[in-house]
Amino acid sequence: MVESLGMITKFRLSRESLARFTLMVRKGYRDPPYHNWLHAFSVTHFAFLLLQNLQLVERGVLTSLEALALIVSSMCHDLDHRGTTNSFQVASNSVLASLYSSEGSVMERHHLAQAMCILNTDDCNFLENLSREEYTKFLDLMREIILATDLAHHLRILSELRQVAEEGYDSANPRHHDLLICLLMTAADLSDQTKDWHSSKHVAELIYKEFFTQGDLEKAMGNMPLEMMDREKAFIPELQLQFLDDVAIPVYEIVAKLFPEADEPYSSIKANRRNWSRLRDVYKRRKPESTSSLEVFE
Ligand SMILES: Cc1nc2ccc(C(=O)NCC(C)C)cc2n2c(-c3cc(OC(C)(C)C)ccc3Cl)nnc12
Ligand SMILES: [Mg+2]
Ligand SMILES: [Zn+2]
Repeated sequence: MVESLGMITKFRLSRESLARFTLMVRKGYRDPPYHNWLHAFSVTHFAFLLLQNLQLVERGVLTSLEALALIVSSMCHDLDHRGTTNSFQVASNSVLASLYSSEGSVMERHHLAQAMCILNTDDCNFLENLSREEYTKFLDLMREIILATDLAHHLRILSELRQVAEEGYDSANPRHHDLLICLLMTAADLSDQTKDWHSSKHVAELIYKEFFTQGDLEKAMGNMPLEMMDREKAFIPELQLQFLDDVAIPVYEIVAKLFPEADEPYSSIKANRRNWSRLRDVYKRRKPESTSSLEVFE
């Protein structure tokens, strides 16, 4: 993907170090149901498709350094994820919470720290041929992009994103560059929901497996989990409709407003929403004696 975006030549990247870096990143992921290497890979692939299909560098929308930072950050954005949320780190008094809870975005700061550590590992720094200025700018971009994958950060910039979509993108405005790169990262992070119904339903099942495991842990710790993490209380179709309406669909709506040729992900996530709505009606009618919430995935 890096090669077909012309980045090897453009930044004189060392292939061998890039290969070693990629293998180290893959090894840096654990194996929870959802937040594993397959998630990181599919997010990176979607980011690649955005850059390639929307011709973002060729059209001067993003610089090639920003494009490179988006690809590398996508690979690294969930490094060493344990399948639990930021609030669980704090509630369980985890080591990561003691390290980062004062600044917030606990997991995202850890993912960034892991990425920096791999970049500084012998023979993995494929960016060694970048100028000092480019390298510093790249690290700033990677920090900004990985920290932007905190849902709380996304919700904070959502109104600004809507405004850029209204007034149109101005590539001379540095703030627009920052906002767009965060939007594209979130669009990539959520891209499983723009796939065919079978795949996006399967991914939702993996996410709820993680959530319910966390809910079980919270109950064992004597804490009350959020309803969406409680396998006894969660009604998944309803929760999915809420998440699609509040978070995921607006992302692709804004992307489609900024880039009309990117209407495909927007229409397929709306098709998936219709399927969740149908599933809700089917399960609403069923008697509440239904067994586990994961029954909707049968
Ligand atoms: C299908 C699907 N359902 C979801 C339902 C709920 C939530 C959730 O976190 N609710 C908040 C509660 C926990 C306090 C996330 C969901 N989710 C994500 C996701 C997105 C993230 O952040 C960005 C990318 C910035 C939006 C970060 C983490 C995750 Cl797991 N990816 N796919 C999904
Ligand atoms: Mg994450
Ligand atoms: Zn992710």
